Amino acid sequence: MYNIRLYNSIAKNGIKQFSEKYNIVEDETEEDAILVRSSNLHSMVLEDNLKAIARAGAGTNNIPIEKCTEKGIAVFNTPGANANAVKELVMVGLLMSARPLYEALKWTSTLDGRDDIEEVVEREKKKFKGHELEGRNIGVIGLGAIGIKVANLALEFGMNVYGYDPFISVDAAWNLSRNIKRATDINELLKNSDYITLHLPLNENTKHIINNDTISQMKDGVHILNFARGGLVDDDAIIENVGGKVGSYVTDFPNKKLAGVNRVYNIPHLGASTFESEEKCAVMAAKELMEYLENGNIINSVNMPNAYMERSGKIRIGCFHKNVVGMISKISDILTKRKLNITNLINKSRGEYAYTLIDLDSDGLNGAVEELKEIDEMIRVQVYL
Ligand SMILES: NC(=O)c1ccc[n+]([C@@H]2O[C@H](COP(=O)([O-])OP(=O)(O)OC[C@H]3O[C@@H](n4cnc5c(N)ncnc54)[C@H](O)[C@@H]3O)[C@@H](O)[C@H]2O)c1
Ligand SMILES: O=C(O)[C@H](O)COP(=O)(O)O
Repeated sequence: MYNIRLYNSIAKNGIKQFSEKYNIVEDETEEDAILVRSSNLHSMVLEDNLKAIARAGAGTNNIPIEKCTEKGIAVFNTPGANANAVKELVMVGLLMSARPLYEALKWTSTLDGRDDIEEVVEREKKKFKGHELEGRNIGVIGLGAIGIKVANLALEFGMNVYGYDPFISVDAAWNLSRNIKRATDINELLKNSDYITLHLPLNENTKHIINNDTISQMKDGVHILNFARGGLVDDDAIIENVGGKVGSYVTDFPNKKLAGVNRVYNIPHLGASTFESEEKCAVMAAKELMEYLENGNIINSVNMPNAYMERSGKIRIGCFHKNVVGMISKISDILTKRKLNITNLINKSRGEYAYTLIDLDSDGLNGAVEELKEIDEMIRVQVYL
């Protein structure tokens, strides 16, 4: 039996994926794995029994990744599963900054109960004139699952699209329309864009990527959209510039400083909040956890190398270790000494770490696991029956 602890409410269809071998709990328990959305896990104690954390979503900055890696805890996310939901809301944000929809709706609601609404509307609508998106320039920072969809859709609006992503993946590049202009440095994008939309992760290199300095390079009246993470933007710089240099700031990450600021549109983190996206994320996360807990296969991990091998033999061992010379021979010496025949093996690395998955044609392990754990560079050994 495996214990899965849920943080946040997780879509029912995701939970339904777990077979009868799983016990799903919401309270503290001896959990084998955690399924989480945006709850902050940075202060949690990582117990020895914890083997995996799956983020039903994209951003993993709420998870202590480095500490997990040091303990051999696999962290997963669900790449692309909520990208369509976010893309659609970004389009709302874009239209909200081009046309004063928010102000207009607020004003219209004040007319409640009046008999002359039709006349007042026709007389006063000139206060809410906006711009068209066609022909305007948009800069997309981060061309991953979401950025690509936003960039491609902006082309459909007739916009000129600039994209910036120094780490763009080959897959992403294939999916990007060739009508998107690739900015080779961020300044090129900043100085040309009427709209700037952020779709990159928050980390120590990207924190406050939008600040007083970068804003000073932007066009007057630029509209900034942030559906990625609050920390990417220096809120003080926004407050200083909004209504002047910055036409508006649409953010999915409200906070005390930004609440109530004119021309700051605060959306309560709704990017991924659609029935469809919550379900896709939860189902994908549940499958990743089951594949890892039952077979040691790693799919969509953000801290371990991806590794997948069909089951063969009778027993499987998964070894997470430092990526150093001689590990495979140390592992195989221990198995050979006990005459344990390897039927299949894969070894995958990711930076300083590596993962070796071994299938054995044997009924027992004769103390091999204990000895494997004693190898200095070994971080975790897991047996799959
Ligand atoms: N508002 C929401 O509800 C919501 C939903 C999903 C994701 N997000 C946020 O959006 C981010 C992007 O999501 P995604 O699914 O597209 O992720 P992704 O991993 O598919 O794409 C991120 C892209 O950012 C690029 N990147 C990294 N550092 C960069 C830098 N310094 N400059 C430019 N590009 C850089 C990467 O190369 C990658 O292509 C997530 O990290 C998450 O924080 C928010
Ligand atoms: O990174 C993400 O996937 C989004 O921020 C969505 O977060 P949520 O699952 O808490 O809505």
